[in-house]
Amino acid sequence: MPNLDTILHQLDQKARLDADWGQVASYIPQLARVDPAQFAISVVTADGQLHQAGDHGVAFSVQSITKVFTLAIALGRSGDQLWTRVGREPSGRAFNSIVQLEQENGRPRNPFINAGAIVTTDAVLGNRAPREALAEIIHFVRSAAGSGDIHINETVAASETAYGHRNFALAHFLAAHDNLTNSPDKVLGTYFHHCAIEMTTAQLAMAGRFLIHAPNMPRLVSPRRIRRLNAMMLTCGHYDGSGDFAYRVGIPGKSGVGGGILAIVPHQAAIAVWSPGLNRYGNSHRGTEALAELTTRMGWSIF
Ligand SMILES: NC(=O)CC[C@H](N)C(=O)O
Repeated sequence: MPNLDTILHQLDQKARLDADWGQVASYIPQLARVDPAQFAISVVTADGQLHQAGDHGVAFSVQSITKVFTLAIALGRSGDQLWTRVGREPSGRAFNSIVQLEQENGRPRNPFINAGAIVTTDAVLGNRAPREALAEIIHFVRSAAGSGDIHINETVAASETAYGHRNFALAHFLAAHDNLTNSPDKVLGTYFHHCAIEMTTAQLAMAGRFLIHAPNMPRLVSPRRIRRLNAMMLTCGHYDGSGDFAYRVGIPGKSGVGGGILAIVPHQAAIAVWSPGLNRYGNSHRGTEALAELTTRMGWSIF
């Protein structure tokens, strides 16, 4: 068996030698200011051990990775009813695409593109106030991670609200098709805040333990739901880069525009990687490269 700690250390060194870090997200001003030349990786194995390398103590904006947690909560609240409002197919388009939503009459392709996550956020809200829904989301994430030290960065949430014109357009399309029960402002206020949760890779890998499906891991959802969340991550977790991620990395994963990726080796490990520079699909460039090498060297592809 290859030594995991050695491999993580080598991946960190290799990332730092690479001249190409990708481009940080520019459409959220607070994220545009982040230094792209950073790298961290944390792995929790099914025996509960945490292995890591790089800047694993630095908290970053997890952004769309929270869509996994909000989907788990929305399914817990609405059950299969949720699928009448949002689909389960890869979109083949950018995460913030507007055109497909209009063509498909306001039913988003899947819960991981922005339009779909706006619908799941609405389902999590129900008829509650945003702060109650956000308290539930934060509580879920903290219990999953086993850490109380996980918070929302209000400055990032405000920055995205000020420049969130595409998300407002999506929310209004959804409302026009009767696919929101709350006002676009209320849903987006909640959505921008849960996207602005910050975690270190150590916390994020720990938060992913409930998706490993192994004994002694936090049991937050049923085994059937664990399988289904992983299926969604594999097919839709990297937007129009999902096929390439499955091809090169070979495990379920969910990316965020802050440069984080949460990836699951079913029954074996949860991996969190972070490097803020993105590739052309809006997924972490160095993070994807590192995961491809890690799963190859550990024999972790599910295929
Ligand atoms: N891909 C992402 O991480 C996108 C999330 C971001 N909050 C947005 O709505 O645009």
